[in-house]
Amino acid sequence: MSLPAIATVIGSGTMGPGIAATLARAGTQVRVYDISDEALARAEKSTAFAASVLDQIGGDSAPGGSVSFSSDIAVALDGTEFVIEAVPEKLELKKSVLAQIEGLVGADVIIATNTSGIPITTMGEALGTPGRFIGMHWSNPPHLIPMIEVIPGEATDAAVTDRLVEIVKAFGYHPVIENEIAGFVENRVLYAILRECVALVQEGIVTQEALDTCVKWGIGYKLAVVGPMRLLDMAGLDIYQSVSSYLNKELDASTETPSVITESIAAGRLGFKSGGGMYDYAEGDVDAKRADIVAGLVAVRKALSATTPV
Ligand SMILES: NC(=O)C1=CN([C@@H]2O[C@H](COP(=O)(O)OP(=O)(O)OC[C@H]3O[C@@H](n4cnc5c(N)ncnc54)[C@H](O)[C@@H]3O)[C@@H](O)[C@H]2O)C=CC1
Ligand SMILES: Cc1ncc(C(=O)O)c(C(=O)O)c1O
Repeated sequence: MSLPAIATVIGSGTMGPGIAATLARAGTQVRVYDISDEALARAEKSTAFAASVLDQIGGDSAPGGSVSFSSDIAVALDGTEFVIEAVPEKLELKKSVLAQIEGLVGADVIIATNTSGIPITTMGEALGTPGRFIGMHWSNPPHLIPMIEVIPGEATDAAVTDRLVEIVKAFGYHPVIENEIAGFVENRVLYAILRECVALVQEGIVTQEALDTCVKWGIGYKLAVVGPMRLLDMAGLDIYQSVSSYLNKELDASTETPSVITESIAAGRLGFKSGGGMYDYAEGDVDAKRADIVAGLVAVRKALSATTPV
């Protein structure tokens, strides 16, 4: 199982730095490109931080890995073997960036996208050679969540899917191969949970603190150890039938973003990035909460590594 010697990450916002640090630790020379010099400067710091978190997890660090940063896309793509696009989730922007990448790389270079759920076949229409194009959906924070959804589009060559699975395994992550569907699998499940959670808080059934306690210690902790399909076996399929027969029709089925979210956004409250969102954060609280989350994810990942994968 071999990794590409040289890989390029296009877009260095929330996701790019952790992706770069993960590949570099496995021995790849990673080039990071962004249209914004400011983003590149921030990315240098967050890549170094991600690398320090990977040190805390431990495990092998292969020789030869490195991360370099460039504001020249031709430099970042020169000689690359594998490209991961991680620019904002806007179809037309992604299409134009993909076309730009295709014009600068060799014919055998795989181009992957970290889209959260835009259909791969639709994005691939931007390319003259869509056979080389594939979905590679990392989960945030990408240097800590060791699972990647691999989503071939209708035009993706089977050999490209096979190669991506090999690459993901080579840096020690779990590849999950899926058929194409909007949102892919992870975000369909996550957004089903989030829709119900937000509705329960918005309707005043539960406070957000109590909801977070319930999901973290009740569902989250359990599902980290037992996947949902295994949980059905653990609970009993007859129980699922009994409960789902009266509960499923009661669950939130709204198709619009709930007003508690849209009103917060209108008030400039976006979450950690704006210093307030669902919760309020005083000076220093965001950094403390981020550190707490990283420490928790590192500890849980170490513990889960000792359990069976499924
Ligand atoms: N934030 C998250 O939790 C996750 C995001 N994703 C997906 O990953 C992709 C990137 O997301 P984020 O890192 O959150 O976005 P972001 O907005 O934090 O970063 C995107 C970066 O792309 C740069 N950029 C914009 N136009 C560009 C261009 N033409 N060429 C090169 N760089 C350009 C921006 O300057 C910015 O630094 C999106 O498709 C998103 O849906 C996937 C998994 C999780
Ligand atoms: C709330 C939310 N939305 C999208 C994503 C994604 O995968 O794109 C994530 C994530 O954690 O990765 C997320 O938390």
